[in-house]
Amino acid sequence: MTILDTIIQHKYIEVAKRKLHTPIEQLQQSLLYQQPRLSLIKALQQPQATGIIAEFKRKSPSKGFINQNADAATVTTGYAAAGASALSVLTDELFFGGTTADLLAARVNQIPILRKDFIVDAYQIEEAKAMGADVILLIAACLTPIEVKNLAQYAKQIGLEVLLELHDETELQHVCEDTVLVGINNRNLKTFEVDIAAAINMSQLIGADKIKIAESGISEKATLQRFKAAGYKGFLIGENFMKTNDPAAALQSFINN
Ligand SMILES: O=P(O)(O)OC[C@@H](O)[C@@H](O)c1c[nH]c2ccccc12
Repeated sequence: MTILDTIIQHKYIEVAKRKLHTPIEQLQQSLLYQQPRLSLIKALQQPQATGIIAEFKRKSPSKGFINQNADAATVTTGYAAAGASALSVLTDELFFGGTTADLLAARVNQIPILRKDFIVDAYQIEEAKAMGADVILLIAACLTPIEVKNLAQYAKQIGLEVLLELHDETELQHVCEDTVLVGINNRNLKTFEVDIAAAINMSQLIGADKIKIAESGISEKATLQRFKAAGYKGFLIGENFMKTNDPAAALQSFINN
């Protein structure tokens, strides 16, 4: 069993518990649920956009602790001020040390927010909306193409955008009409190996009607430039900033470099 299998197994149990505790109707009545959403699709199409989706991540199964005591409001407002086009906030608690409170804290910002979690059930999409997220992540490695299609349609219906994450060409059949944002994860979630060749090689296999996002393992401006040349509009970066004492300053100097 891979760590991804363990995460997904735990996710089903977690979601079942939360469903019993907080019915969907209650999520739908929350104040943030009623608020309008920001578009990541539009943000990445702005000509002046850096395209950087800056991530708030305390720890990960591959790296262990990265920045255990970081404050979500401080880091994300700093990211926004430094020029991030959007934010990504981990909400998985057990494996990534994230919380709903982190995403709620990030919501003070006026740029799109991706809820970074392992979504296996429409209930989590309702939760994402109730916590103020604009975009949800669907990971091909843990869903069937039919599940992606149904969950993407559900998200669209309630006004959220979807980022579909792929790693290799075996997952191309997960792409569907409602997945406009397609991310290529350079990290193989089954082995944790990172190879930026993943996004480079996959770029020409994704339709021109999609908005491509390169994910993971980006620590140099030159790498970002290579992805940009390959047609990528978005760049998801976490650890490179979070491993420093001042993630927002790290983003700032990355941009200025
Ligand atoms: O910290 P990095 O190497 O810059 O990677 C960020 C992001 O791509 C990574 O956190 C990620 C990509 N896909 C995921 C799925 C679940 C959890 C985390 C992720």
